[in-house]
Amino acid sequence: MPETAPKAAGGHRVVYAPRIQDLLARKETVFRIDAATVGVSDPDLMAEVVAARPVLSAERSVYKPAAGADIPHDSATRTIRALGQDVTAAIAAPPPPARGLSGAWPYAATSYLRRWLFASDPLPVSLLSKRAVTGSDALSRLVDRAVTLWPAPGAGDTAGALAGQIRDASDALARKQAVALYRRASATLCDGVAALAGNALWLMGPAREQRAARPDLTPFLWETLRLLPPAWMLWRKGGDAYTALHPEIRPEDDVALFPLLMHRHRDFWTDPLEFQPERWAGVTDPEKAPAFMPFGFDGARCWARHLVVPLAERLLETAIESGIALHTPDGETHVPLRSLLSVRFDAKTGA
Ligand code: HEM
Repeated sequence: MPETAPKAAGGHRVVYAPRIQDLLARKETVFRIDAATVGVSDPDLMAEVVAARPVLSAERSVYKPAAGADIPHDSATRTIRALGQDVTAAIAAPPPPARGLSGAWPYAATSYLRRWLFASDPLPVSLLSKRAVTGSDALSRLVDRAVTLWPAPGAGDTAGALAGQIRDASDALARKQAVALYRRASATLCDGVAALAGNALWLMGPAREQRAARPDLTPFLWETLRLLPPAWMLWRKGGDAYTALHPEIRPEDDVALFPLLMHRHRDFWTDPLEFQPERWAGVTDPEKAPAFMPFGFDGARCWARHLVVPLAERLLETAIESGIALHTPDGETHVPLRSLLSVRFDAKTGA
């Protein structure tokens, strides 16, 4: 079997779900996955696919339709601005006690981030981002209903900017959509950043302990985004717009794009399986690096990428300063087949 796992510092091993492992073993950069899906990891073709047509509203994650209607563009931009304000405020504030980072990752980190960013939102809004609630459809519906009646008289003073979008919605539809956007934006941010920080902690291995000698964690994050990108697969429905781009793609095909594979392309990366943060030293705009797209290509690039990296860096810093130790039963971590690529381990903090 070809070597596909990154060689993390300290010999920590990564074991992928069999279907991810199969993909990593592919030599071709355009290949049929099944009767109705073509996989692509060729950098040029990936860029062409993304540019060939705009993302359909149903293909979007945060901004797919809510309450039976498309999300208006101005409401989408207001939401991302509000999220930016909440992230900036959290980064500037002291984090919650680091003992909250102990437990099973990435879940412990997701809950920690939710507490850090959204716990000051008044009830019932803060319930929208609670794991116990988001895991249950029935509870989610109940909380959504309660939030549409918010604010109660005198409430709302401590609300963050994202919660303010719900409070200030102009009519019933806008309010329902603001509730959906709060839930989706907070989940996408906390789940994504928890995955990224967890992957980075694993790949860093014992280098974590030499934190004092490495004040800048950003190169560690960019190298993690290359080797274990949380958004490892992008999806496009229907091949109609893409048939002219490659003979393998037929109109009835869906297309799966794989940043995970592209980021290990030997023509673009030396020692692609090595975790080498020093690759990014002096790189002023990592997203301009060829064969690299952890946040998508032009045409559908992530609106939140400028929030994700600084928040992940702050989380990583907090975890490392707490003396976090990572454990798995056999010293190797498993990556299950999920839409977000994230390693699993148990963590214990000293704080
Ligand atoms: C670690 C966290 C995140 C990662 C790794 C990530 C990654 C990505 C990637 C790879 C794309 C391209 C998707 C495609 O072409 O199909 C994308 C697009 C996008 N992302 Fe993110 N993202 C993250 C968090 C967020 C958050 C928190 C938000 C907003 C609340 C967001 C909003 C968007 C938007 C609006 C797009 C453009 C596509 C669209 O119009 O729906 N992302 N992101």
